[in-house]
Order: sequence, then structure tokens, then C-alpha cells
Amino acid sequence: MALHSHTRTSLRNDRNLPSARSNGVGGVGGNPLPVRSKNSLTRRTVASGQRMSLEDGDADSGRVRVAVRVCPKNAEDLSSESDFVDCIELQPELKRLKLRKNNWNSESYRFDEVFAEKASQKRVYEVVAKPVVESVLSGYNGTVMAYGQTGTGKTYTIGQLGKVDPSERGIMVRAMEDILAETSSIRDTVSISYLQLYLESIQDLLAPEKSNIPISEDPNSGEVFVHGASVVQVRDMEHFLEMLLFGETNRHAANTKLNTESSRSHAILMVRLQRYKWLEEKSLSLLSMTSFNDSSSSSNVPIVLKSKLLIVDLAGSERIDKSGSEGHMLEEAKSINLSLTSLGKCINALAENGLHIPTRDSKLTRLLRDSLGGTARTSLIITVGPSSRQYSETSSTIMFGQRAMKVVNTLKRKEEFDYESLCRKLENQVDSLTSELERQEKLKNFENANLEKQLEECKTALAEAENNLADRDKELENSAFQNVLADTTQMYEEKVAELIKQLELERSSRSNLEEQLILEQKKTDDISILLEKQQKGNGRPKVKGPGDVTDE
Ligand SMILES: Nc1ncnc2c1ncn2[C@@H]1O[C@H](COP(=O)(O)OP(=O)(O)OP(=O)(O)O)[C@@H](O)[C@H]1O
Repeated sequence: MALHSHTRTSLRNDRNLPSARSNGVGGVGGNPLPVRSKNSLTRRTVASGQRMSLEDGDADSGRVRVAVRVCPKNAEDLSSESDFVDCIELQPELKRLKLRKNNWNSESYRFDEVFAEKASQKRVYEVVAKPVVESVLSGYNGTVMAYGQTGTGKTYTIGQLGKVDPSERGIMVRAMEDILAETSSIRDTVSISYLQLYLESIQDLLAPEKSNIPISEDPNSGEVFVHGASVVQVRDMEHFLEMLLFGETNRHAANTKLNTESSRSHAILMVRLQRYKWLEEKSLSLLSMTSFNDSSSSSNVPIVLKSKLLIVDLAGSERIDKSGSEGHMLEEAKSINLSLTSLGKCINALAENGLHIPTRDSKLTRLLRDSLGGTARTSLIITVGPSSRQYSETSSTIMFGQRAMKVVNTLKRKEEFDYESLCRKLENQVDSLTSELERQEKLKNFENANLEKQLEECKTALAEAENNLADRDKELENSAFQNVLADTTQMYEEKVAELIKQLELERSSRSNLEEQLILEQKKTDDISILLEKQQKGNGRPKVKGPGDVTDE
């Protein structure tokens, strides 16, 4: 079994794995078992815009994972120890390490993973650190630590830059590669601080003039801060490597000043991650508080995940008496011992489920408070040398690792409601709705104008049609009138002709009558003359003719 599974679904996979108790992951005879099982429940709390979510799963998921890595023999080992057999024998398939005290006496220890001398940096990263990095990317705090005797490959495992041979890249470089690959340079923020803890003083490896930087703690969350240390936002891998090299140079310079090749300080790379995501949740009281509880907006609560990854390269854990330190070196060794001893004490207390965890005894344990017995996912790699000469240090390193395996953290994810983004999002929504409204308004106006134009056109067309119709009617009317007129004319012509005819008839009858009248008149005149002659002749009264006028 790997320390954690390698895939992105490692958390789920871990939960599906049998617990340490059942699979025997542990120390001698499966001895170190998780003793704290606070995280056996899934629980979520909401408080003042913040919430902590516990990782669900079995009690084993928060246990500190411990792997052991055996370093290759160094020149000294090779020259002086040809007669001796190695004190270490690995059984990788059983994930066991056998520590041989002598030919008759050996102990076997089980770890979460054992790496032989030839194990690649890639494999070590993927088994030890990658699951922690994935956790950090999901919003949990995480810690990867290397512990071991001087010269056993802690810095090689953790801090190797791999400039000459990229396959030698250590955990810091590979972790940042994964983090940068998984985060958005626009939405998310990745920043680092690089510190060293030397003689109980925290120094800034990115700004060497800063030393004795105080540690502070949030009394409510217990979160540890190193205010005053430089925090540099990582732009890209090149930028990160530059800073790492700068920090390494500063650490190396300090060592050189002390005339030693070995790291006399603990180096701590602190990676802070701030990621945004949209929460799919409908039942949060906060939603009703903010009245975004309609189904459309409740599924869109922006939250910010803040997580921290500590990658710690501890100083060598050799014994003072054996190293023969004197003077300043003795002070230094004592200081290293103090911090490592207090780390060991905390681990013991946690492993035994003690009531008091002495985290305040040293700055190292204060810095690592969240990593051991806290809310972080923690992996420890212990490095050992194969040489029998180092039996005692190797043995104490192994015992340190075995005790660490008993520590169970309670993985918690800190989620904060991102009011700023919510506000921004709502503002954007308002903006887009307003512009949509304006667009609709414009469209409506345009459509109205269009309709009015169409109406006008219709009216004109109608008027034209009416005119045409009227003209047609007129035309029709005219042609009927013409007909009527023609008929009438004809009628009148006939009438006139008839009247003319009648008139002529009348005229002719009148002229006949006149002629008759003249004749009659003549007759009358003749008769009158005749009568007058008679009267004159016999004295009789004269007879009146039709044309005579008489006074009565
Ligand atoms: N697994 C390994 N493969 C190849 N070389 C290794 C390995 N482990 C260690 N080394 C080499 O051994 C030497 C000592 O390693 P390193 O400096 O990493 O030890 P250390 O534990 O960090 O020592 P110190 O505590 O004194 O700083 C280095 O030259 C390193 O390259």
C-alpha cells in the first residue's frame, strides 16, 4: 500500500482502504495504531461566513503517514565498512524494514512505505508528497517532513532543484509543479514564504536581513502565523525556482559561515494557497440570511478555500555526545536537539493520546502545531543510512517514525464564504441584467419604430388602394354614366326628333289652320261685304264678322 493513493481521488481511495487496525499498518507486530479517531464522523459547521468541513472516512485517513528511505552508502561508508554487513534490510513487498543490531539480534518494523537506495525521486514524491499536495489543492492543510540523521538525504529528498538532472527534482519542486498545474493564475493565489529555524530564531531565507521573526497564533482557530516573513506570490515555475535557489544560497551561506556542509537549521517552505470555487449547497443558513435562497442562486455560493502546505527539511538528528560538538557547535546541536526532542515529545504525547501536548516547548513544534495532532494531512519521510556504524541513530530515527505513525490528525477544510466574489458576481449580474434590459428596451423601441413604420406604410398602401378603388369606381361609374348618357341622349334625340316632328306637324297643322283661318277670314270678309251691300240695299242691320271689334 502506498502512503496514499496516487490519483486525484486519493482521499476517497484512502477512505475505502481498510483501517490501520485491520490491515496491520503499524510498527512492530502492527503495534502503532491510530489512537485518536475524532474524524470518524462527517460534520459541517457554519459560523460567521466560515466553515470547517471534516474529511469523512475512517479514522485512518488522518493518520500521519510515514515512509522510510535508505540513502546510498557514501564514500566513507564504502571505504571503512567493507568488513561490516549493513544494519538495514528492506522487505519492500511487506513494507518492512529489518534493523540488525548484530548477527543474532534484529527487529522488524512496518511502515507505510519503504524505499531502497535506488528508489527514484519521482516515486518518492508520488507516494509521500503527492497525496498531501492533492489534499492541499482540495483546501486542507498539509505537511511533508523529512527527518533523519545528518547526511542521510533529507535535503536531497526535499529540496533538490534538479537543475542539472531534472529526474533529481525533489519534493518542493515537484509539489509546486503540481500546484501550479492545478491552479488558475487568474482566479487562485499561490504564495510562498521560505524560512529557516536556527538556534530558536526564525529567519527569512527570501530576505536574510529579517531574523527573529515572531510566531503568532489565532486563539480561535489555532492557526499559526509568521507575520513579518516575506510572502511572495509565485508567478510561474521559473520564478519559484529562482526564489528557491536564492533561499538555498542563503541557507548554504549560513552553513558555510559555520564551517559545515550539513544543514544546521530546519528549513520550512510555506506554500499558501487560496482557491475559489462555487459551492453546490442549498441548505446553508447563511443563504437564507443573505436571502439568496431561491433555487437558482443557492447553488452558486462562492467560497474561498485557504490551505497551507509546509515542506520541512529538518536539521540532522545526530546525537550531541557522538558528534563531539563543542562551543558554538554545541549550542547549535543543543538547539537542534531541543527542537527535535520537543518534536519527539509532542509526537509521543499525541501517540499516547496524552492530555497535554507540549507544542509550546520549541518554535519548531509551535510552527508544526497544525501538522501533528492538528487538522493537516501529514506525511513524514525518515531517512536512514545503511551503515552499521550508524545503528544507534538509525534506530532512534526508526523509533521516531514508528511513534509518528500513531498520530492521527483530524483533517479539516477551512472554507470561507467569499463575500467579495459574491458581491462582484452580483454586481456583474446586475450589470448584465441592466444591459440586457437596455438591450431589450432598445429592441422594443426599434421594433415599435419598425411597427409604426410598417403601420404607416400599411396606411399609405391602404390609402393608395382606396384611391385606386375610388378611381376604379369612378371609372366604372363613368362608363355607366356614359351609357346612361348615351341612352338618355338617344332618348332625348328621339324625343327631340319626335317633338320636332310634332312641332312640324303642329306647324303644318297651324299653317293649315292659318290658311283655313285666312280662307275663313276671307269668306267672312266676303260675307260682310255682301251683307253690307244688302243692308245698304234693304236697310237691314249689319252682320258682325269674327275680326270685328265693337263697343257694347
Ligand atoms: N537517495 C539518494 N540518492 C542519491 N544521492 C543521495 C541520496 N540521498 C542522499 N544523497 C546524497 O548524499 C549527500 C547528503 O545528502 P543530504 O545533504 O540530502 O543529507 P541531509 O540529510 O540533508 O544532511 P544534513 O542534515 O546534514 O543537511 C548529498 O550529496 C546527496 O546528494
